[in-house]
Amino acid sequence: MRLDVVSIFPEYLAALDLSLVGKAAKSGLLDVHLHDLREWTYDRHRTVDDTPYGGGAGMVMKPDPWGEALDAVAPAAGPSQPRLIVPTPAGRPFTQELAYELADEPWLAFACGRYEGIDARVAAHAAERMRVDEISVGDYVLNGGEVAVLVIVEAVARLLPGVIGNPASLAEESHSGDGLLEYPVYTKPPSWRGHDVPDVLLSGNHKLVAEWRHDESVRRTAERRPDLLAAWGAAVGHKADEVE
Ligand SMILES: COc1cccc(COC(=O)c2cn[nH]c2)c1
Repeated sequence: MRLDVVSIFPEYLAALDLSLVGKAAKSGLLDVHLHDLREWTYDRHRTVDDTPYGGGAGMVMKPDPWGEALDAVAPAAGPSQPRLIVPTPAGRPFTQELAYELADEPWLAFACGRYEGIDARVAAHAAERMRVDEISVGDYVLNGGEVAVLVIVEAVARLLPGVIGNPASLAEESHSGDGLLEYPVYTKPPSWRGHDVPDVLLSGNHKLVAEWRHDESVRRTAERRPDLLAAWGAAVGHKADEVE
């Protein structure tokens, strides 16, 4: 997979060279290219923002530098186009399902917005030749899209074959299988500072362990994410309907 990231702080993305993503990059599974948006400005101050039409506080990122940056990263006449991801609080939610979808893409480009955002015409114009997704990584506001890109890239890269050591561990984690949160996990020692590992996990009875883990997943999901429990209940309910 090729990844291009355009930002006014490309050094922020240096973290992509570390750990999992770094390993994937070295092994050729990921081909990461970082670009400084200011490369496509020509005034003395390398200006990338201006005041918003319609008034209001803050600044908006100018369309021109972005248009030229995207032309350079993904030439219109090129043999193929990337899928453009724009992290923004106004985006649709990033989910594990969307991570799997993005993991199948051969080429992703990320536009890191700052200030109050990017002139809306940039995404509209890009959509004339590439798929554009405005994506939110959570209901809060960051100063820029760079941190969101790190989140999205890590969630996607670890799904690429060969990136993560044990693919089996992908199956059991939260948000990846039955729609419930993951059960609590334990390791040695069996008793630690007065806290003991639940006996069932030391029993060697795989059926009891599986039941305990499922019950813990349901309990945790009910406690922390009733929204997910409702969705899971409906899905399980439908399955029961199918059985009848
Ligand atoms: C493109 O326009 C903007 C405007 C403002 C901030 C940002 C950075 O992204 C976020 O803040 C974010 C992403 N998911 N959740 C929060 C982008």
